[in-house]
Amino acid sequence: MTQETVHAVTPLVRVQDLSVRFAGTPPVHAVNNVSFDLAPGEVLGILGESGSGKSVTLKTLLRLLPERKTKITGRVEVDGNDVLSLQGRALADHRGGVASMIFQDPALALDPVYTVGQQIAETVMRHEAISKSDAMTRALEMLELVRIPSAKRRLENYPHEMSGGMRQRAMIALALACRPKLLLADEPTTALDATVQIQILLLLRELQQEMGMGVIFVTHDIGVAVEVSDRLAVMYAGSFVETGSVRDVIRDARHPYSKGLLAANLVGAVPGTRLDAVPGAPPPLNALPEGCSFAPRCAHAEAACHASPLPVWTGADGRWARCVQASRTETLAKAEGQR
Ligand SMILES: Nc1ncnc2c1ncn2[C@@H]1O[C@H](COP(=O)(O)OP(=O)(O)OP(=O)(O)O)[C@@H](O)[C@H]1O
Repeated sequence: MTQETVHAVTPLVRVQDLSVRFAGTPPVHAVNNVSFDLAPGEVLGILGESGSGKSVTLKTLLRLLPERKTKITGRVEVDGNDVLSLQGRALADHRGGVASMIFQDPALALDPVYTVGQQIAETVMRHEAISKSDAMTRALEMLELVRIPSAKRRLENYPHEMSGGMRQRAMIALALACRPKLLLADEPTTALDATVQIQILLLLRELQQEMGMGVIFVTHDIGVAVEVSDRLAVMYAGSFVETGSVRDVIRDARHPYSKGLLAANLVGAVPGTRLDAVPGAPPPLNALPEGCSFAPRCAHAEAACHASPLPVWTGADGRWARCVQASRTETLAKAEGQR
């Protein structure tokens, strides 16, 4: 059984056995054999500590990584397109048309030398056969959609003339202007204060439902992950170690890493809850151990954890965890049940 989620509908995103290496001596193994599906209209939260490979996974879906120093293997399909082989016009249509991305720092998306209105209109004109004035009308509609007050006046603003929360809304307006099927969200609320953070999360959830978009939301904040996601994937040292519905993972985590995170951090699960309570540190990504990367930090580690391939425990609704202990507990439970 692979890690793929069981979906009745054709997935919007299908990632199979994705690995990303950055050149170096030795190379950095940033993403390792990651597989997952995302259904249309579904929100997948990828939860992991800093440096676990979350952003690299997202960037691969838009082909934003520097090509010369990066080796990508596996398969990434978005809306039926083989993303890793897209070129020219097809790649340009993919970026911003089919899929778009929002970031922690709006400066990565908003250009300081153009007004917000010009930037949104330009993006729409790049992807659609539309006149300049209709593109400006769309820009206005988008600013209204993300609830920027006095939207007409704000069209003329440069990003630096807006507050942090408003810039974040403008970036979301820009990302959604071409009604993408997939939104990739890279910690978009981390830098905001708590009240603004909640407002932006609620806005994103509402827009996602209204537009029926699939969303992949990466965060190291458990409260945010729980707030926005339908399904969770827990990422550690470049690998997915466990996935399932938010409810299942929260109530019944199977991987010791997820268990540790949740036991230590979940109380209340409000945005702002960070992943800092599991003792120890992840291994360097250019010197990953054989077998389970979490084993050196795991209280239950045994000889079998230091060998590959690791067993995968699978449950209902596409639940799985890659862990010797999780798979053994299940076998023991079944044996107990049969006695
Ligand atoms: N362009 C790059 N060249 C070389 N190494 C990179 C590059 N981009 C990322 N990395 C490395 O890949 C690893 C994973 O980084 P990534 O940004 O995906 O982590 P993350 O989980 O998103 O963390 P954070 O929450 O801090 O953003 C890190 O070791 C990082 O240094």
